[in-house]
Amino acid sequence: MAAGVHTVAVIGTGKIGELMLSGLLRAGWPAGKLMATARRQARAEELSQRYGIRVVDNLTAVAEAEVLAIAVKPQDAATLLDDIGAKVPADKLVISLCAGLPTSFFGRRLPEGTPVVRVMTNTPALVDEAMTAISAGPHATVSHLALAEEMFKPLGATIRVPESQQDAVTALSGSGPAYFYLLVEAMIDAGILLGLPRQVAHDLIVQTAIGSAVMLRDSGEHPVTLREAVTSPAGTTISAIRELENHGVRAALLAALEAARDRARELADQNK
Ligand SMILES: NC(=O)C1=CN([C@@H]2O[C@H](COP(=O)(O)OP(=O)(O)OC[C@H]3O[C@@H](n4cnc5c(N)ncnc54)[C@H](OP(=O)(O)O)[C@@H]3O)[C@@H](O)[C@H]2O)C=CC1
Ligand SMILES: O=C(O)[C@@H]1CCC=N1
Repeated sequence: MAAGVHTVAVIGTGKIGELMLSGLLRAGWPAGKLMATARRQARAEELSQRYGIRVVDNLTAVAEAEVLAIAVKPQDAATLLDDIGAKVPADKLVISLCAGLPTSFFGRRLPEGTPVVRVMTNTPALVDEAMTAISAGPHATVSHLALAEEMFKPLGATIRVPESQQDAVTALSGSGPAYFYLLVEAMIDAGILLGLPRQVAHDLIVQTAIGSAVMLRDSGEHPVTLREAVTSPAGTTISAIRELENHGVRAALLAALEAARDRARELADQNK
């Protein structure tokens, strides 16, 4: 695929599709080179008013866009592909954002030779801090991967992984923001338990999360080293850590991420 700004259509513009569109617009992708599709008229109008882009039906997107980004739920993908699959010209690049579904799922429903790239991004795309993992599927060349990267780099960090790792990636970074939000929510409640006003507890924990995240990214130190620096002998932190270990937080995280990985596999098995 030649270099330059391609016409991109997001097929199924819900939460992730909208994050992708808005990120591309922030990055300077021309609105005239973006299209979206939606299942409901009210949603179509909302998207066209909010972003000034064309909201078209799926078949128009297939005919006119050079890149098709499929952002429907995995459970809706087969129905979508039944409608559009055979009509996708084999020179289009299809990018799947769907959790669980392997590129072979798309390969079976698209004309022979259609390049497919599988992507797993996450919701911090809203603030250009996404983590996006990109894998080549059948017929995807180096230049298709480079184009996918060009589209997701403005939304945050990108990494290339073998497709065999995408279910694990989904469990870690795809679902990851939810784990951090759950932790923050629980720690705010703990602040309430300790008698702090909710807003104060919120502000303390959110800034602590931001500071900790920036140190994890920028200090070059291992998380163990950073944690040890906070943990004074016979101090407060080790008392809390003993409770976390007593309650099996580490084991819970191992089991939770394994469950997320297994659910991604199940989605593939249930949507063959
Ligand atoms: N949410 C997240 O954090 C992440 C999600 N993903 C993946 O992204 C995909 C989308 O997830 P998410 O954005 O959360 O889900 P949403 O339900 O918010 O978005 C999916 C959208 O697709 C629309 N849709 C379904 N079928 C069609 C169709 N045939 N034609 C046009 N539009 C259609 C839906 O319409 P309607 O509004 O009528 O339902 C909905 O707006 C999933 O595959 C998910 O696995 C990946 C990474 C992170
Ligand atoms: O929960 C889900 O299935 C999607 C995929 C990764 C994040 N959200």
